[in-house]
Amino acid sequence: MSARIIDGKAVAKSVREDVAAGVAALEKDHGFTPGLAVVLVGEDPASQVYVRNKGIATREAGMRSIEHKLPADTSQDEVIALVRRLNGDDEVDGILVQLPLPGHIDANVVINEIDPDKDVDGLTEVNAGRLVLGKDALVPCTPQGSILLIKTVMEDMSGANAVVLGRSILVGKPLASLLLAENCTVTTAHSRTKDLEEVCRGADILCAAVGRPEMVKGDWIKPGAVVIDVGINRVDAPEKGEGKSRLVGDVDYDAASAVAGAITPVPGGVGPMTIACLLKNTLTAAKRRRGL
Ligand SMILES: NC(=O)C1=CN([C@@H]2O[C@H](COP(=O)(O)OP(=O)(O)OC[C@H]3O[C@@H](n4cnc5c(N)ncnc54)[C@H](OP(=O)(O)O)[C@@H]3O)[C@@H](O)[C@H]2O)C=CC1
Ligand SMILES: Nc1nc(=O)c2c([nH]1)NC[C@@H]1CN(c3ccc(C(=O)N[C@@H](CCC(=O)O)C(=O)O)cc3)C=[N+]21
Repeated sequence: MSARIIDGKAVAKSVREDVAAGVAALEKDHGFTPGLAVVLVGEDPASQVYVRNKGIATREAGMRSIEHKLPADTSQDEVIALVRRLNGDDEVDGILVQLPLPGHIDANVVINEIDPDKDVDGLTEVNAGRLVLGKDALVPCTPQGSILLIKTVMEDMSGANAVVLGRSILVGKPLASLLLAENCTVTTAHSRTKDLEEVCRGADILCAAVGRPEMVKGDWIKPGAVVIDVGINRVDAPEKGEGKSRLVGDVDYDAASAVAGAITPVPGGVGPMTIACLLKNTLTAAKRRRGL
C-alpha cells in the first residue's frame, strides 16, 4: 500500500487565496487594511528565513507587514516596551514575537504582554485558556493547520484514536485540544511515555511534533492511519555535496508512507499551513477588533 500524500502547499495556497479575498472585501466595504507586526530579536538564521517568508506572504495577501528586527543584546524591558507600543497602535491587528528568544529574555513574560486580541500566534495564557474551554480563541497556527490537513482526508474524526507526540505550548498541547474538540479520543505522548511505539500503533491519527529527525518508524504506524508530520529538522546531506543540508520530519517518510493511509511530506506539509493560518488569524483579529 502506498499512502495518499497530503499536499500542504496546495491547501495552504487555497487558504491564502481565501484570506486575500477577505482582505479585499474589508478594504472595499470598510476602507481598512489589516496589519501584522513581526518582532525578531537576534540573528538566528532559521528565524530570519521564516520572518522573511511571513513578510512576503503577508503582502501577497494584501495586508501590511510591519517588521521589527532588534539586536540579540536587546533587553527584556525593551522588547516588552515594543510589544506595549504595538498593543496601543491601531494600525497593528496582529503581533507575532518570533521564538526562540535569546537566553536572557523570558519568552513567557514577553508573550503574555501581547494583547490577547492581537495574539495571532495564540500563545498567550488568555488564548490558551479560551482554546481549552472551547471559547472563541485565536488558535495557534501549526495545530490549526494540522487539523485542516487531516480534514482533507477524513471527513469525520469522531471517535478516532488520535495520538500527539509532543506536549509543547506551541504545538502539542493546542493540537491535542483541537483533536478533542473534533471528538477524537486523544493521547498525548512525550519523553516519559512508556511503550511509545505501542501507543503510536494504536493511532488512527498520528501527529508527530518532537523535533527528532525521523524518529517515528514505519512499524510504529497502524496500517491506513493518517500521519501528520509537524517536525522540521535540518540534517546534513553529504550526498548533495559538502556542507549541504536538507529538511526532514519527525517521521521516517519512506517507511511510513508504505504503511499509512495518508501522510504529510516535509517540506510541503504542515510548514506552509502554519504561515497560511497566521494570515487567517490576522484577518480574524482585524475583523473582531472592529466588531465585524
Ligand atoms: N511545521 C511547522 O510549522 C512547525 C514545526 N515545528 C517543529 O515541530 C517540532 C516540535 O516543535 P516544538 O513543539 O516547538 O518542540 P519542543 O522541543 O518544544 O517539544 C518537543 C516535545 O517532544 C517531546 N519529545 C522529545 N523527545 C522525545 C522522545 N524521544 N520521545 C517522546 N517524546 C519526545 C518532548 O517531551 P517532554 O515534554 O517530555 O520533554 C516535548 O514535549 C520541531 O521539529 C519543530 O521544528 C514547530 C513549530 C512549527
Ligand atoms: N512565535 C512563533 N510562531 C511560530 O509559528 C514559529 C516560531 N515562533 N518559531 C519557529 C517555528 C517554526 N515555524 C515554521 C513556519 C513555517 C515553516 C515552513 O514554511 N516550512 C516549509 C519549508 C521551509 C524551508 O525550506 O526552510 C515547509 O515545511 O515546506 C516551517 C516552520 C514557525 N514557528
